[in-house]
Amino acid sequence: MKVLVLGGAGYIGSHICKALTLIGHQSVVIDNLSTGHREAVKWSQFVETDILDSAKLISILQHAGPFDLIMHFCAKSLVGESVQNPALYYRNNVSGTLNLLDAMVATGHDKLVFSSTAAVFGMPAQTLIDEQHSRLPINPYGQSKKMIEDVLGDYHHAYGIRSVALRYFNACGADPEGEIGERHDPETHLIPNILKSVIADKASALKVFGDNYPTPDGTCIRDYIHVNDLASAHILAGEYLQQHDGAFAFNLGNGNGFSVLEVIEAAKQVVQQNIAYTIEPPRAGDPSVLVANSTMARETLEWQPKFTEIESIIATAWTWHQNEKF
Ligand SMILES: NC(=O)c1ccc[n+]([C@@H]2O[C@H](COP(=O)([O-])OP(=O)(O)OC[C@H]3O[C@@H](n4cnc5c(N)ncnc54)[C@H](O)[C@@H]3O)[C@@H](O)[C@H]2O)c1
Ligand SMILES: O=c1ccn([C@@H]2O[C@H](COP(=O)(O)OP(=O)(O)O[C@H]3O[C@H](CO)[C@H](O)[C@H](O)[C@H]3O)[C@@H](O)[C@H]2O)c(=O)[nH]1
Repeated sequence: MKVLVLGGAGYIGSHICKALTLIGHQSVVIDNLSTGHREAVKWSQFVETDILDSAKLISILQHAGPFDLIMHFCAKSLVGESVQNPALYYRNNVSGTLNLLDAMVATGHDKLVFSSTAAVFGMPAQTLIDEQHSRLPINPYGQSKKMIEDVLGDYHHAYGIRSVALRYFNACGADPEGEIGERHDPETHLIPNILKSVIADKASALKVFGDNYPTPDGTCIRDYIHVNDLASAHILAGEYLQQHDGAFAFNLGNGNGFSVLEVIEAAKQVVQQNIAYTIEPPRAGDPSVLVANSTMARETLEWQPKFTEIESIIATAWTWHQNEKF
């Protein structure tokens, strides 16, 4: 396949590009490098542009294509920032994606895999979240993704765009070979923050946000899914779209929840040293428990995550953070 990867200089997109190459697919990356890194585009042709530039997007689809599949990772994705500056989130995540969809319609492209998020669900009403769970986002980031999920249904109905929205729970880990990994600035995610707290020249104090949640140890529980398992789900979703016509959505997680303190404990085993932290007030808008029921992705896409142990996930991130290449 020839695949267009929007946001392929970012954390998750760059891992998908490597996975595509390993199975013989060709990829072209579009990215504005706002949060991504040029050095992370190692396996693809690269075009630096912003998806808000409609004319350029259409031109790329026309001249670098045709593409068998489009994967769309571009987004602003900091929950707190989305509350402070919703205009940025609606413009980038909603208008940007509408530009892409309209460019697809204009150039005859009809298959899209879209990065959605567990944030579309808002406060969970049950412990294991399946696709039937109500979507009631509690911040503009989650709302921007829900809006696009809805648009995808309408664009399928009206223009025949086939799509799969993949709702990741907590993406984490890194390329086991250490060639690429997670590098966000600021970094808000738990696992990189834990690991950075014990790397001498990056040492930043680790904060645990809240220890009074209604969970066994009082800290939030999340479902950590390895970025390479997300990559395999994208490839399966792309293959599914070659055979199936519709606008689909799947939840992607391991199905196991780990509390913040359990993740720190597992990280101690990986790094073989003590990890100090302070307890801080809860972060606004953090649900106490978020765990995926991914039965539908397992059954429909025949997706099988390989990184099921939290220690092995953290170990891949540790390999990366000790020797970051960019
Ligand atoms: N990291 C997670 O835990 C997580 C969880 C759920 C969903 N997601 C979603 O997955 C996707 C990828 O997340 P990530 O963690 O890799 O983020 P990231 O910031 O590392 O990657 C996003 C990439 O998109 C690019 N980009 C953003 N806006 C753009 C624009 N207007 N034009 C061109 N390029 C643009 C950035 O430069 C970056 O390279 C996002 O859509 C995010 O919302 C991430
Ligand atoms: O330094 C830190 C970082 C995080 N946490 C805690 O660790 C847990 C996980 O936090 P992350 O920031 O790693 O992940 P989130 O669950 O907040 O966010 C993830 O899920 C969201 C959906 O709810 C969005 O999709 C988002 O992009 C994705 O990273 C939370 O309880 C958070 O409060 C800490 O205690 N200290």
